[in-house]
Amino acid sequence: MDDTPPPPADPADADPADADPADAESTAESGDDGLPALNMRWYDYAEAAATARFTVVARRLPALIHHALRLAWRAGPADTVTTMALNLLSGVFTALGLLATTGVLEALLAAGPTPDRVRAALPSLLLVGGAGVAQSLLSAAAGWAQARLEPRVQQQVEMELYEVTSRIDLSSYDDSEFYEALSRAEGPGSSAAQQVVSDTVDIVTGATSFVAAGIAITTLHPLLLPLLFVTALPEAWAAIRVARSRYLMMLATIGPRYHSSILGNLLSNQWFAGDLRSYTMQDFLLAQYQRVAGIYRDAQLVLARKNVVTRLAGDAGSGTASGLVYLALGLLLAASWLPLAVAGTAVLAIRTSRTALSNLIHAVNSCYEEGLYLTDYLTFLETARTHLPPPAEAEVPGVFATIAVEKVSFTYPGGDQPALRDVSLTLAAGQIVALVGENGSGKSTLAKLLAHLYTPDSGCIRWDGVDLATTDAQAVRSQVAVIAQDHAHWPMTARVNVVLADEDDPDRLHRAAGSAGTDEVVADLPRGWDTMLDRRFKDSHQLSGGQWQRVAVSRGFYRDAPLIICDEPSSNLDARAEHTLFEAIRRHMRDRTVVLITHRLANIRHADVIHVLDHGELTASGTHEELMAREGTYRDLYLLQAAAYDTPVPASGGTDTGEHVRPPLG
Ligand SMILES: Nc1ncnc2c1ncn2[C@@H]1O[C@H](COP(=O)(O)OP(=O)(O)OP(=O)(O)O)[C@@H](O)[C@H]1O
Repeated sequence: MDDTPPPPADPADADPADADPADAESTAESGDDGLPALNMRWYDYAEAAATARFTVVARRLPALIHHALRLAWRAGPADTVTTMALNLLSGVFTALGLLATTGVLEALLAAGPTPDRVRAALPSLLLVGGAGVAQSLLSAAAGWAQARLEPRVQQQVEMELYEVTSRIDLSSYDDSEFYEALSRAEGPGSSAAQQVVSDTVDIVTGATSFVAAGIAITTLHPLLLPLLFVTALPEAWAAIRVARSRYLMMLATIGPRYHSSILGNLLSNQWFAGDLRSYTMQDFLLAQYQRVAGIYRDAQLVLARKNVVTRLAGDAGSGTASGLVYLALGLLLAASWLPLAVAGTAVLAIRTSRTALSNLIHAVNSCYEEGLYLTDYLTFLETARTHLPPPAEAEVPGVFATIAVEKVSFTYPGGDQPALRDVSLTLAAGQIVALVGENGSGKSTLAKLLAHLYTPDSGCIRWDGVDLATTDAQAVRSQVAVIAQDHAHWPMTARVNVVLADEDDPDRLHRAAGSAGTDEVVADLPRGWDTMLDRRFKDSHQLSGGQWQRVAVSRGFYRDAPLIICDEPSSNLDARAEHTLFEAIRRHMRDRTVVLITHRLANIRHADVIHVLDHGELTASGTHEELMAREGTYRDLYLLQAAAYDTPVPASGGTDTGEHVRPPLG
């Protein structure tokens, strides 16, 4: 089957004359309130839905129905078949019921005594009743199958999305367009899937009932079919106008709604709560909120008024058409072209078809609008799959003797300058290797490449000669422990925050917790290791920045990996915890290769080798002593830091003894 998502709506297909952009445009632009400009994609979609010609909707519909059925089939084939089959069958019984009604009316309107006429009508009456019961039961069963199907579709869609997002290259997140596409797919895109499936079922149901009524009416008298269309057309026109008017309301209010949701978030979100109070922002923000909410309210009122007029016009048109149809029926009766019984059934069939048509048009409109968002989801999945790591060609060595970085260059997606240029160095197993340099010199980038989170643009990283780019990314990453500078605060228990997806081993946990004083942090938690570390949960506990860093360090130590990468592991630690950490690295990490990034140079004096980076280039390598023996960035930075500590220490009695505090020992 064709997997290509339907093309996005072309604004050229829209019919701007139908819309009332004056109401909407004023709200779509960024105000002078410093808020970001409106997400134009949402605006475009609402506009496309509000102004699309019926032909445009009809053209896109088959592709959308095709995708909805594919989604439904993947989520639950049995329920998909059941829902569709039962709805079709229910349409058959609708037609049967209508046809049997003629029999009832014919018998009742025939000449003769009433008991005889009722007796004659009985078989047809039973048929009408039976068809009605069967139709109700089938509709109920179809509804049940549909109710089972829809949540499965939602789950399926979300699972497909998260399976891809959790595996795509990390660099995808550095591409702002990709990231924006992801948020659209995850938000309105994925929730539209369930709605499109539901609309597709409604389209099938509505179309079946409409066709059933059409067949019944044609069987009664071929002249009645044009009459059905005469009455249906104003109904269709009214339904489209009402739907369009609803979209216009949405279009006009989308700007203020978007802005008021941002302002509401600023007024209630935990992350802004501190600054909001410190800088007394309440009245400023509340005034803005009131202004934006006022625009929203006024736009709603204007469009509600228009909506009422549209509905009235629609109802008037539909009423006039019905009147004309009944007049035509009367004329046909008067001319004896139509028996009375058939005319009675025709009235019923016309009413049935009008309801079916109204439902059908509502479903078509909704399917088109939600389909715009579903297309976002499908397009995103298609693009994201191209960001998945390629299949492995080579096995990654279980234990390595050397890691060779060979002429590696790397530029972040969208970046104008390389973060690393032609970097070459070698790490031997068991070494402590330090990366130093000023802010932005490329240390973290090199660490991320070593952890195989990014792939070099040119050059390569080899473990015992095997190029990591040719191996299974997951297999490499499972052999690396990363203590990241911007480590995650998992909204889980303290234990899970250290153990993560690994097996829970109390001895290992105890050892890892001792490496940076995490054991002291946990001892003070109300439920120890089982305390939730996220304020959004009941009975949870909020850790300080330094306490979180201790947890993150223990996480890296817990992982039984031959390569451990520590990026600024002590930036938030107090002096005692920092000392414990570097002691742990020196004494207990000898069986592992440690890559250490820190600005506190005293901590790396004992590293086996120190590499200095400057503007993405490797400018010097050597031991502390070797680098101190020559002019250069390392010596300059080290002496600067040492000078800051080189102050006289007052004696406990307050007199200056002339002793000097030395940089802490590594
Ligand atoms: N995700 C990213 N997307 C785009 N550019 C980035 C990204 N991360 C880093 N950079 C850029 O790459 C360069 C190197 O950054 P990197 O984080 O490797 O420096 P660093 O030496 O670790 O700095 P610091 O000491 O401040 O942590 C910088 O110019 C930075 O702006």
